Amino acid sequence: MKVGFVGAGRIGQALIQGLLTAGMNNNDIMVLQSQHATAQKVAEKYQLQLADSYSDLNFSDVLIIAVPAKALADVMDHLKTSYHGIIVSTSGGDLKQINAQLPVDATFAKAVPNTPVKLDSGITAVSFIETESQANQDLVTDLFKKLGQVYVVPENLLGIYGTIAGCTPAFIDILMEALSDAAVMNGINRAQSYQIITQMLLGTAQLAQASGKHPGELKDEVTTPGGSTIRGVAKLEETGFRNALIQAVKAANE
Ligand SMILES: NC(=O)C1=CN([C@@H]2O[C@H](COP(=O)(O)OP(=O)(O)OC[C@H]3O[C@@H](n4cnc5c(N)ncnc54)[C@H](O)[C@@H]3O)[C@@H](O)[C@H]2O)C=CC1
Ligand SMILES: O=C(O)[C@@H]1CCC=N1
Repeated sequence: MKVGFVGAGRIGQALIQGLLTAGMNNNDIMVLQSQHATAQKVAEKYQLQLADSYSDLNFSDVLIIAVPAKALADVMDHLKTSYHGIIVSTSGGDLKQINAQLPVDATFAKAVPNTPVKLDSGITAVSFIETESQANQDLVTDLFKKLGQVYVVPENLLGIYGTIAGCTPAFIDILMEALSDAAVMNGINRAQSYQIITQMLLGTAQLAQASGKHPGELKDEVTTPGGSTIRGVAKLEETGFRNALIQAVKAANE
């Protein structure tokens, strides 16, 4: 399997790192990146080949577009005359409309990966056009499965899947920062606070996954009657923690 990238910024590099971690050969990845300085850095850092032109990208079985959404139309304009294979966009686009513009030997799918794909612990939501062949779907899902879990979803749900898996890492990063500030305010040193908080998050997620219990039940196991946790839980309710998360997801998904 050979993979091409158009755009190697935040998510492009996360995907590249994940593929290399999963054992993919550097020689099987090619990058076309508009900023020359970034292109050189990426090529050096990951020992990858740079494409000189769009036609070089026919090297790849799957071509991943990871450019800002506003650059997608321009990229597709080039690809629709030069690329003959599977295109997967992390940059949005309308499945039906774009597929209708492509030659018969090219196809367009969409994916929303999250940054933990770097460690092959990611989640990627993928949408295909209704008529996509099973062979193409398998090729794409097998590629993203190297990087973690894959959910094939209808296009109208890709946004919310992408938000819940792809935007929320930033929300959790803020949660970690806030907990660390609270720890430091009460005398724990910064570095150690992050060690404790990240391990607490890992352990809590593992417990939820391994036990299969409802989060409410797991919360109840922490809250000793008359104890300290329930005082904190009550304060979270008073200050609108749940609603803040619901509103944040709603805003990100708009
Ligand atoms: N960062 C994330 O966690 C995720 C981002 N996405 C989506 O992926 C896309 C890229 O996001 P980021 O990587 O965060 O943005 P970014 O700004 O970090 O990276 C975009 C890269 O594309 C390059 N680029 C721009 N126009 C180009 C062109 N015409 N040809 C070749 N390269 C070009 C830029 O130089 C830059 O290196 C966006 O549409 C974003 O919504 C999707 C899932 C997760
Ligand atoms: O912030 C963004 O627009 C992208 C989409 C999912 C994660 N990052």
